[in-house]
Parts: sequence; structure tokens; C-alpha cells
Amino acid sequence: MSIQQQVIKALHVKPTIQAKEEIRQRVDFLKAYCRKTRTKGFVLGISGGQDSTLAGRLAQLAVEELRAEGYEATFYAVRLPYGTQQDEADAAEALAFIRADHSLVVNIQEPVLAFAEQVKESIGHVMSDFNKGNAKARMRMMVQYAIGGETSCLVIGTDHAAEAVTGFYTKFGDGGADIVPLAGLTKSQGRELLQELGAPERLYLKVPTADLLDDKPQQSDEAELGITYSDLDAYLTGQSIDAGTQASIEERYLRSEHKRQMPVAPYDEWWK
Ligand SMILES: Nc1ncnc2c1ncn2[C@@H]1O[C@H](COP(=O)(O)OP(=O)(O)OC[C@H]2O[C@@H]([n+]3cccc(C(=O)O)c3)[C@H](O)[C@@H]2O)[C@@H](O)[C@H]1O
Ligand SMILES: Nc1ncnc2c1ncn2[C@@H]1O[C@H](COP(=O)(O)OP(=O)(O)OP(=O)(O)O)[C@@H](O)[C@H]1O
Ligand SMILES: [Mg+2]
Repeated sequence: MSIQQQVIKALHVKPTIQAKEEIRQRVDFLKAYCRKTRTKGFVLGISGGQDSTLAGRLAQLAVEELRAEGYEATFYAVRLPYGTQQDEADAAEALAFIRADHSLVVNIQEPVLAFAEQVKESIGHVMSDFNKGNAKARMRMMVQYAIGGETSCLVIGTDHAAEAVTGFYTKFGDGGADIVPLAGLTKSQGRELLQELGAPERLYLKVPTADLLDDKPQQSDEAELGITYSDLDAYLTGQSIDAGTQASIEERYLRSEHKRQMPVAPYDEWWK
């Protein structure tokens, strides 16, 4: 089997999807896991980007159906800006589309700055903007788990195949979650689902950004990665792409295997 075929299999990517069917299955999955774990719903950070808009709407649909079936469940949407977020208007539009049971706001700037200051005092220099960016993602994870703990809700992660393939997320940051309803989807398949759900165009045509750096606010994922989502999606759906781009995706896939596994243990073989 080629590496491409192995990746497609490991990440459960389908070459084509039926949007309606995917929505139904993913909402059913959220409902079934919530019931099985006897938890009280879900919590998710809403950034104003495509992935959290989609996962948030699926979560809201799931809890509404659960309640209609007599199971008490709630969805908590959390805004987690670092100071003032440049695309705050998109986040507001995402919240209006999701219509979450509860919307909360926790600004992560103060705790991240306090944390960075303590690290500086300890190691003797200012941490890099890159590492501080990962600390922002991890602070968001901590807030979501705090809210999840207080409300007996599960933390949703927005990881999907076009991120998983390159490990383009912060380990134990946005990669830290209990349930990942978008798993297996490419970026454009996620867009199809949002379209089917009636989301405003602006939210699914928006340029994807991790928006983690002080020095480069709103930097596009594609600029940081040096690979386009269109190439990632083409690769994931089994198409043949430029050989250099394919090599770069596969190199990143192999290098980021540790992020798709549990912490490596003495009995593990996958890394050998
Ligand atoms: N082989 C290995 N086996 C086990 N562990 C290994 C390892 N190599 C590194 N590590 C560990 O992993 C750490 C590096 O991983 P990590 O901390 O995640 O950091 P890293 O992968 O270097 O950076 C995260 C990347 O994801 C991007 N990101 C983050 C968050 C959100 C989004 C978004 O799209 O919204 C994108 C971000 O822009 C950046 O490019 C190392 O410091 C080390 O602790
Ligand atoms: N400013 C923020 N406020 C709340 N949650 C955030 C914020 N930034 C990131 N997150 C959380 O981290 C997740 C990962 O970010 P990521 O950028 O991959 O997704 P997105 O912003 O939803 O979509 P896109 O990839 O299109 O930008 C988000 O889905 C969201 O749950
Ligand atoms: Mg984003």
C-alpha cells in the first residue's frame, strides 16, 4: 500500500461525501456518546473560523435533539479571545449561526502573560512567539476543561483529516479534547457541511487561521504550512498531486505521528 493509501485509511477519509448524511451521522455520534457516558452535553471554543462554527452547530443540534428525546443536555459555546481579536465580527456571526444554549467569554490574555512571565523568570529569557502561541492554544484547552468539569460536559475538539495529516495543531492544546466530531473530513468537505446547514457564506469561505502569533496576527494556515488546503484535500481524497508537495505532506505526516498516538510507552512499537 502506498503512503497515500495508508494515510487515507488511517484518517478515515472518504473520497466523496453526502453532506446531509454526514451531518446526520455526526450528530447521532455526538448524541450516542453523550448518552453512553451519562454526561450533560458539550463545551467548545468558538473562534469565528470554519471548524468551530461547524462543530459548534453540530453540537447544538445534538443537544436540542437529546432534550426533545427527554435527555437533559446543554451546549456551552466559549469565546476565548487573546486580548482583542481582529476578526471578532466573524466570531459574533458564528455564535449567531450556532445559537448555542449558553455563550461564555474567557479572555486568555492575562493568564497567558502571567504564565509567560513566570517561565521567563525561570529560564532566564523571553519565550519565543511560536511557543507562546502554543501556550495560548493550551490555555484555551484548560479553560474548556474547567468549564467541562464544572458542568459535567465533554470537551469537543475540531481536528479533522486536513489538520491531522500534517499534525497542524498544538499537542494537548487544540489537540486536547474528549470527542472529535469532524474527524475524517477534509477542509472542503467541512465547508460542504456548513453550506448544507445554511451557514453564512462568509464563515465557510473565510481564510483558515490558527491566529496564535503576536507578531503575525491572522496569519493564514496555508502561509505557515507552505501547503494549500486544496492540495491537502486532493491528496486525502486519493488524487495525484505535484510530487514535491506530496513529499512535503508525507514528511510532515511521518514526523507528526507522535501527535496521533498516546504518549509513547515502553511496550509501544509504532515509533521504531
Ligand atoms: N517525535 C516526538 N515524539 C514525542 N513527542 C514529540 C516528538 N517530537 C516533538 N514532540 C513533542 O511535541 C512538541 C511539539 O508539538 P507542539 O507543541 O504541538 O508544537 P509544534 O507542532 O511545533 O507547533 C504546533 C503547530 O501547529 C499549528 N497550530 C497550532 C494550534 C492551532 C492551529 C490551527 O490550525 O488552528 C495550528 C501551529 O501554528 C504550529 O505550526 C515538542 O515540544 C515535544 O514536546
Ligand atoms: N480565539 C478563539 N476563541 C475561541 N476558540 C478558539 C480561538 N482560537 C482557536 N480556538 C479553538 O481552537 C480550535 C482550533 O483552531 P482552528 O484555527 O484550527 O479552527 P477554527 O478557527 O475553528 O477554523 P479555521 O481552521 O478555519 O480557522 C478552534 O476550532 C476553536 O475551538
Ligand atoms: Mg482558526
